[in-house]
Amino acid sequence: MRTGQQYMDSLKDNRCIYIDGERVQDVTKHPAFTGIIQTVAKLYDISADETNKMTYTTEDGTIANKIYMIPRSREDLKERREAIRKWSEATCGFVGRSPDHVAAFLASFAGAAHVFERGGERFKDNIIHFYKQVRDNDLYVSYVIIPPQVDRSKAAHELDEKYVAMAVYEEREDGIIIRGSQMLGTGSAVSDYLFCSVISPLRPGDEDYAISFAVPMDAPGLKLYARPSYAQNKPSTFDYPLSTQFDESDSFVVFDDVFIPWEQVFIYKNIDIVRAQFHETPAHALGNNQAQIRFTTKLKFMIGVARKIAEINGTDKFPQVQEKLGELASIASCVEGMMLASEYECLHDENGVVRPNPRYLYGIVGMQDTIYSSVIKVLRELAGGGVLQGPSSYKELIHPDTAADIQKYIRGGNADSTQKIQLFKLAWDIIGSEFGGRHQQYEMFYNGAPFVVKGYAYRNYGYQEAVGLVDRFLHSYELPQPTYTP
Ligand SMILES: Cc1cc2nc3c(=O)[nH]c(=O)nc-3n(C[C@H](O)[C@H](O)[C@H](O)COP(=O)(O)OP(=O)(O)OC[C@H]3O[C@@H](n4cnc5c(N)ncnc54)[C@H](O)[C@@H]3O)c2cc1C
Repeated sequence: MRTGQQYMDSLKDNRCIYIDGERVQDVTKHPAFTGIIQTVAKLYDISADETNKMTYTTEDGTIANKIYMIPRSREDLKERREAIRKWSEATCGFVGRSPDHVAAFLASFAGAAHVFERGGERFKDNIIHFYKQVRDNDLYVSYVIIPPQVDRSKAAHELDEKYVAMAVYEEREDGIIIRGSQMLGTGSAVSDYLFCSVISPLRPGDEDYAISFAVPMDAPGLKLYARPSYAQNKPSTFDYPLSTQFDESDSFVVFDDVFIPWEQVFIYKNIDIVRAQFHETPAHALGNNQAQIRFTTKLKFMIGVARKIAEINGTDKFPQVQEKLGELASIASCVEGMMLASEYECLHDENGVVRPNPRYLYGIVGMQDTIYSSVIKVLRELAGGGVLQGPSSYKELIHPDTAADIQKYIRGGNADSTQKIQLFKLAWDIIGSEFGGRHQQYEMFYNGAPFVVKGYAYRNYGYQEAVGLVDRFLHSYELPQPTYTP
């Protein structure tokens, strides 16, 4: 199993990342990325530690990380959940695109490789080979599957320039040349490979954009434009505990004539298969299942913060506050319950792969934007101005001129100033820092815009059962017959 050190060593390559107007020379040493790299390294150390039971025997008899498991029974789903939960607890649920996210997509592709075969047998071989390569080397794959936000009313080929969105520029005997751009590579700056495709609906005429392939992060011509770092220039982890450790970064990706050998191409100019890879395989369901296991941990963590805030301020004795805490408890248990229900009521497909039940899975997906905002609102309400009365940094807590004031005045009924400031700085990193704001945007959009995710809930609920109930009831009584003689 890969260790954290092996992961960090693998990042010392020629990857091209721009941030703050400069090219990053060594991503493992740049302050924008060192925090998240340390965190991902810790994840690899957790899975490499046998006592954490994060490995399984693959279909080829090798030992691999459970994040790459192709689940074939409910028990497999449970084991996979336990592994994902373990990782999510190490990040308090605040790293959305840890290596287990895209691993779920790749395992699903391999479990339904016939979908790729529709474009030719070699594409099936390519996806299986790539899956085994990343599984057996425990690699970190991130993805970009959304065209750049330019004019959403137009199809990719209708934009004023052909190569704004990622497209095939040239076909060669040994591979293809990709030109254009794609959004939004969360974690890409610190991953090993980038999976590239399109999940947004493509229209006839978009064939050059209908592709699916993988590219190593140091491929010549692959450029990452990272957004500002929330980890950099912070006084300490004590002041910004989440920003400094879990800022996984998001990058806009430019393909400046990137060569992709045929072996790493999975779909070539085929609109139907590009759509099918996500929805005819279990990929979308298992990817979202990973996301909900992580989300469950995140909500638990946030509710823990809320409860501790109420305790430290002595407000937990008020019935109105207990009601708010109860509201959070209801929300968190609904999400956890639906995640478990989707596992318990899992469906077996014709390839012998199981997927979480879409009714419960997409039930939460469709609500996620509102769920997260409601939890943030309650946290804000409970924290009050406490998140802003703390000192500018830990330095006032330890400086001889200021420590006495801080210790005397900024504290809880039963907690000293260090405990109070530590907790409230953590709360601010969830609700108010740039990192916190990005997380609201993340939970709202990571799976598509709110109207898109509600569409998943609409399509996957299975209305026939609900409508059947109503029809049966409507048939149980009739229009009264006239009781008079005309
Ligand atoms: C923090 C963060 C991390 C992300 N990480 C990744 C990642 O790792 N990989 C990846 O591939 N993507 C990632 N994404 C991108 C994400 O998948 C997209 O944000 C999402 O698909 C929505 O696309 P968009 O942002 O361009 O919004 P748009 O599609 O432009 O939608 C914005 C709004 O415009 C309106 N709108 C747009 N189109 C329509 C329409 N057809 N009909 C009606 N209204 C419409 C809606 O009000 C919608 O909410 C990430 C996004 C965020 C915010």
